Amino acid sequence: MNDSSTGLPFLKGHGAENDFVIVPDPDGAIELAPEHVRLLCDRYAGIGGDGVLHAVRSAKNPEAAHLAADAEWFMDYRNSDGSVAEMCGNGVRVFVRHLLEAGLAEPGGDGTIPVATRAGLRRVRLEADGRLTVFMGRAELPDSTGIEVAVGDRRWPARKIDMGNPHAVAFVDDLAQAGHLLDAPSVSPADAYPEGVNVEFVADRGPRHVAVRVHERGSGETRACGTGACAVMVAAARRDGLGPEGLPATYRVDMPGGTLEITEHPDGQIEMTGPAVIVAAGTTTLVRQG
Ligand SMILES: N[C@@H](CCC[C@H](N)C(=O)O)C(=O)O
Repeated sequence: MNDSSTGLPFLKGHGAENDFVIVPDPDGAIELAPEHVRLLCDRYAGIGGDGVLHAVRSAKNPEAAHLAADAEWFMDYRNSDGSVAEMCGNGVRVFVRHLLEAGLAEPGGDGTIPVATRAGLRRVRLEADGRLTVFMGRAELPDSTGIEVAVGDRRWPARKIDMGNPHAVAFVDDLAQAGHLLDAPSVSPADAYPEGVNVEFVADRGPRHVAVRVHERGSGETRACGTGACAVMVAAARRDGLGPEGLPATYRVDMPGGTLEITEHPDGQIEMTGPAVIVAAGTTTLVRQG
């Protein structure tokens, strides 16, 4: 943090109560260090959030410059512990809500707004009911043989799914079995996820309808996870014998903070639809800029 006296403009928003501090920085002038992110996300001493959406023009950020011709804006996503993640599904909806409300973007000829992420380009469409749909790309399903997640002395087999970021999906009889999730569930074998993992616990609620709790890498238990909901949908669809036969299929994924609708198409492309709102805007002195 430098020492000059200008505060940092920010906004606060959430998607299904997965909440974020948004830091607009069109010219990439703000050096957002991990300790800044931790301060901004601190629920007692800061603004509070599961992560930070640093909004930078793609051309101004070396990680996204290669996508600048396709997407004006880069979502530089950080987890609340200060770590960097490749992608955030709820975050990208909130990010686009911010761009729309700030007049920084409008839908192109195909009706979508492109966003650069570390996992590549994602397109987002505003629906007539106000929700946002994200074209999430395809899931990767590497070999999951022998992978297990454990909480206390309970263990479940887990399906490894990559949505640009890593997930372990475990089907449980009752979501309460996952306990308090104050600590990260343990995942074995130890080398299954060298970059860490987001863990989803899934219980059936009805045909193509599941309920989920998630422990996120870098943020702890959150009220919802968009990439996690997509990973869960794909795991549930495969378990239910769908894919590629039987697709498209839509699953309703309930999380403590809200519901997402996830559709997988026969070509494997996944669409996620859900809410996104901006709830506050201001200036913080937690991070000063010159
Ligand atoms: N909440 C997000 C995922 C954020 C990143 C994740 N914690 C990771 O480290 O991969 C979502 O909605 O997808």
